[in-house]
Amino acid sequence: MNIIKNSLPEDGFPIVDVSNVRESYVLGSLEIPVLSDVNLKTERREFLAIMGPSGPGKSTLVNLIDYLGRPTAGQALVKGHDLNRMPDQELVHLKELEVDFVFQTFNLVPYLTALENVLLPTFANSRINIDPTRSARELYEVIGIHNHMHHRPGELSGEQSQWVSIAPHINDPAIRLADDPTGNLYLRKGAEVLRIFKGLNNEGRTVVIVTHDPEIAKYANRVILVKDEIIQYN
Ligand SMILES: Nc1ncnc2c1ncn2[C@@H]1O[C@H](COP(=O)(O)OP(=O)(O)OP(=O)(O)O)[C@@H](O)[C@H]1O
Repeated sequence: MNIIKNSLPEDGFPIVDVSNVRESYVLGSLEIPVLSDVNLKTERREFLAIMGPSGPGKSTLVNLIDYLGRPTAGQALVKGHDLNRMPDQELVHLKELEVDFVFQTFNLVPYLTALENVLLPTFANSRINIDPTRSARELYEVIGIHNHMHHRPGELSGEQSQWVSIAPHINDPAIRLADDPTGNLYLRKGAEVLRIFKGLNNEGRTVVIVTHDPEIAKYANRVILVKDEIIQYN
């Protein structure tokens, strides 16, 4: 197991620094522009909400921060690492340690149990030696699905799957990204999720959340709007 100690940068250090970024998708001979001239910085301890109508590129923006791709044009630095200059293997390695992404569609591995899904990021790279029993207990305390720990995603309800995908990341990454993480939860439970996110944020983690819900955006210290391919700042 590869053990790397996390080090959170000083306050004020830009965890995400995106400048003059343009993003487009290529479908055959067609280039589909999604984002143009994006400039965005988030610092340690920031809780940023990304809002906007359906389709202008909110998920594309958070995917970029999640090291899922390099920008079509411009520069994207995540925790000081230039995504354009990093070899693929290093990108994958950093992604496992530095960024935690709660997907809109859970992205759980169907043949692993709830507990194994939570432990998954530690299989290849881990900062610490993980004790699965302790992790299971912590998982129970935070998300309360003790009786379903050894169930596979096909044996979980949509809400239970959502809780597994929301469980705090065992590698303790500097950035927690979430794409509409409360979409499958009742209002009251959405507030519980936001309390988990706010707790991580209070401990110094950067939180970036895509949401359509103005109530959820109230937890953020900054809200940006993505509309017509560009970011509008408050
Ligand atoms: N892999 C892809 N290939 C081609 N086009 C894509 C791809 N992924 C997204 N798009 C297109 O890019 C645009 C932005 O998509 P994106 O998912 O980032 O929007 P969004 O603002 O997050 O939308 P929503 O709020 O509905 O989730 C959309 O028009 C979408 O159809």
